[in-house]
Amino acid sequence: MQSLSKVAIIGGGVIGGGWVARFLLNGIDVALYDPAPDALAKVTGLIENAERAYDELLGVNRPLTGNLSLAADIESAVRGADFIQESAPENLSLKRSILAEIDRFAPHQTLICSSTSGLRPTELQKGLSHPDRFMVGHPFNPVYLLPLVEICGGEQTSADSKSRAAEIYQSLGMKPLVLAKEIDAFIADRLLEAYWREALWLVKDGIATVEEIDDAIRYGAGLRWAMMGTFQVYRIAGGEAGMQHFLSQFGPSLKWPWTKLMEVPELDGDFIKLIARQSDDQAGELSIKELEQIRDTGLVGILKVLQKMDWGAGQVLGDYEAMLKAAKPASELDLRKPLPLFQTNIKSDWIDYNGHMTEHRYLQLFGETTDALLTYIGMDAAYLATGQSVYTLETHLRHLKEVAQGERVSVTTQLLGLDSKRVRLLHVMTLDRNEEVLATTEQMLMHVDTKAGRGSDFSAGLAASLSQIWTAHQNLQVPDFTGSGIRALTG
Ligand SMILES: NC(=O)C1=CN([C@@H]2O[C@H](COP(=O)(O)OP(=O)(O)OC[C@H]3O[C@@H](n4cnc5c(N)ncnc54)[C@H](O)[C@@H]3O)[C@@H](O)[C@H]2O)C=CC1
Ligand SMILES: C[N+](C)(C)CC(=O)CC(=O)[O-]
Repeated sequence: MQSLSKVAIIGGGVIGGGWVARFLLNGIDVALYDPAPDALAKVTGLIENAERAYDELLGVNRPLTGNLSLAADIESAVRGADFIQESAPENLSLKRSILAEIDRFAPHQTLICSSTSGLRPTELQKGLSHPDRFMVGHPFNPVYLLPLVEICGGEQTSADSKSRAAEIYQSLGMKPLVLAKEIDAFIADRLLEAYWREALWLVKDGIATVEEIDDAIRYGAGLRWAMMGTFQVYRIAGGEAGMQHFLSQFGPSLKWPWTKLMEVPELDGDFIKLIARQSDDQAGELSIKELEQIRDTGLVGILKVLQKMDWGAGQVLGDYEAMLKAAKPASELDLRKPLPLFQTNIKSDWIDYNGHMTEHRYLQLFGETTDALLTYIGMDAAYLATGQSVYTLETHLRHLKEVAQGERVSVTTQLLGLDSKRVRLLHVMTLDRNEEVLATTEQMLMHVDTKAGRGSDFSAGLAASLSQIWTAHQNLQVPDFTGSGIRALTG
C-alpha cells in the first residue's frame, strides 16, 4: 500500500474538517484549502473533538498527529499531494470548476475523491484530463469516527483507482464499501433519504414533533441498527422461520402502503420555521459542540462494545488497532537507546477518586509496553500457536508522580539482563510535555512451554532479537534504583 505523506482537503466545513481530523490523527500531514475566513477556527474545533474521541476510543498508540497547513489556493494545496479529498458545497458547477483546478495541478497519479452525498461521479469527472483517477468517496458525519465510506466510480474511473482508494481508506481505520453500479445518492443516502422524507411528512401532517420522531428511533430501531442492518434484524423478527416467514407476514402491508415515499413535503417558509423551532426546543441549552460531544461519547462506547464482540464496525476498529500496534521494523528503532515502544493519552476511565490515574492502570501501560517488546522481537500469533509464550515472574513498580486525564505519556524499555530463558527489563514512563519521569517498573519475564507449563529456552529467533538489543543495552547506564525492593519501615 502506498504510504501517504501529504494529503490535500478542499473545503473544510463539517465534512472536510472531519477528513482533516481523520488524516491528521493518522499521522499524515494535511494541506487545507477553504476560502472562508473562519475556516481554520472551525477545523480546529473539529480536531479538538476528534482528539478527545480518539483518546477514549483507542486502546493502542496512535501515530503522532500530522501537521496542518492552510493553503492560499487550490494549486498550492494539491501540488505534491499523495491523495485529495474534495469536500466543497454540494453544487455541480462549483465542484466541476474545483475539480478541474485540482486535476490541473495535482500529480497525475494522485487519486481525487469527492465527498458528494449524491452527485454522480460520471457528471463530476466530465472534462478532467485524468478522469480515471477520480471517484466519489462518500463519508458519514462524524468522518473521524464513523468507518463507512462509499466508493462509487463513474464511467471513466479505473478499477485500479477504486482499489487503491479502498486500501487508503482502510489504512485510516475505515470500512470502504465499493459500489458495483453507479447510482444517484449511492446506497446509504437512498435509505437515509427515504427515512428523512417520511419524518418530514410526519411533522408536516401534524402527527409528531421532531423530538417525538427522534425518540421513536433512538429508543428503538436506532439501538439495533449499530449492531445489524434491516435485513438481519428482520430475519430475527421472523423467528425460527426467518426471512421467509417475515416476508409472508409483513410483505402485504408494503402495498397498503403506510408511507408516502415518493411525495416530498413543500419546504416553504412556515414549514422550515416550524421544524427549526421544534429543533431548538429539542436541543434546549445544548450547543452544537456539546451535542457533538454527546454524540461522539456514545459512538465511542458503542464502537468499543462492538469491538469486544468482534462484530461489525467493531471488527474494523479491532483491525485498525492491530495495524497500529504492529511492530515497527527493526530499522526504525535505535537500539543504542532505551526503546520507545509505547505512547498513549490518559483516558477518563483511568482516573480514580483522587483525580489522577489509578494504580493498576500503570501496570496496564507497562504490560502493554512489554507486549510491544515481545511483538517487536517476533512473538506473534503464529508463535503463540506453537505452544510457546513469555510469562511475567515478578514486577516492581514505583509510582513517582501523578498524571491527569488527557496527558500524553511515553514508555521506554531498557534490557537489564538476559539468559537463555529469562529477560530482565526496566520500563520508564515519562510525561511527553516535559519529560518528567512518572513511574518505573522492573520486570522479570520467562519464556514458557505453555503445554508443559514450565520454563523453556527462547526460540532461536527470539533469542537472536533479544541478544541484539542486549548487546547494545549493555553500554547504557543502569539507574541506581534498579534491583531494589520496597524499603522497610523504620518507625
Ligand atoms: N454534512 C453532511 O452530513 C455530509 C455532507 N457530505 C458532502 O460533503 C460536502 C461538503 O458538505 P459539508 O461539509 O456538509 O458542507 P459545509 O457547508 O459544512 O462546508 C463546505 C465548505 O466548503 C467551503 N467552500 C466554499 N467554496 C469553496 C471553494 N470554492 N473551494 C473550497 N472550499 C469551498 C466552505 O467555506 C465550507 O467551509 C458536500 O458535497 C456534501 O454533500 C457528505 C456526507 C455527509
Ligand atoms: C444529509 N446528507 C445527505 C448530507 C447525509 C450524508 O450524506 C451522510 C450522513 O452523514 O448522513
